[in-house]
Amino acid sequence: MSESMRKLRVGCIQITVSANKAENVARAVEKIREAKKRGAELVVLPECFNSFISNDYYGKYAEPIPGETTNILSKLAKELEIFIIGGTIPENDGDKLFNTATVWGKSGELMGKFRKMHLFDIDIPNEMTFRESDSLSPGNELTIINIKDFKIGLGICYDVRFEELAKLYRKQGCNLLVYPSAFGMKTGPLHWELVGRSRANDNQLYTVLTSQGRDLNGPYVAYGHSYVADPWGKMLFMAGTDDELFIVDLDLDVVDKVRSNIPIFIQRRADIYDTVQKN
Ligand SMILES: NC(=O)CC(=O)C(=O)O
Repeated sequence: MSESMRKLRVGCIQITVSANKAENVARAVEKIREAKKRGAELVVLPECFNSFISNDYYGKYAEPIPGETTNILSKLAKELEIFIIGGTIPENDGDKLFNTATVWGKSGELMGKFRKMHLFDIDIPNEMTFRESDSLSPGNELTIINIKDFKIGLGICYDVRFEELAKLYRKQGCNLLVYPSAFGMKTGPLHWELVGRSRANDNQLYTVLTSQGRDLNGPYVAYGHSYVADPWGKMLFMAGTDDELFIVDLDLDVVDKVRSNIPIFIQRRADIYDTVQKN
């Protein structure tokens, strides 16, 4: 097996968004170009990189896929010969709205898309209430993308809290999970680092969590601090709160080593418990 197939240079992009969709997309394009110059093979954008995170905006900003924003990602992937995980955008399909991640290959082809499966419906009285299900519908399908020898499972933000989803990906052979995200200021300080490192440690794989940057004047203030955790659960890099691009090198030898040193997957008591995919 070729050595280079087992390594992947990933550009993680944290950007703030404004009410101006074209400006948001232009900011993402600029960062993708910069990531390419810095040698990235795959870039990852955050959740809702072209739209505010708000039930008041999803309908207004929604597009079909393919559509205005994703056509730009497709053309850019082809021009730069780079893989793009296009964060997420509000997607309209018939009379429904979804929060959807798309993945673009080096020929500009759509390699797959994932619709947020667990909608962010929480109520912490007087602190944080959000009901994505007031406007969005959930996706029902896992999405796995193959890039080099990396088998990449997709989730979106709140999905990272659900260990069962990550476990299903792991059981299907994933060695990298990518979550375009935007935790808020209540749960971010408590859980943001905890959940992504936990999924990495539980499943002995890399996790990439990209966030919107923090804008105190927007309708939803994101925590920021995009990061990558390795299969030991170790933090490889964590961003600050402003717009930022960082590059990490992933290596499947690390995945193999952790899995052989601490072989929890052959020690699981599936006779007593299991995580079963229903469809
Ligand atoms: N915004 C989300 O989808 C999730 C989140 O902020 C949290 O889980 O906390």
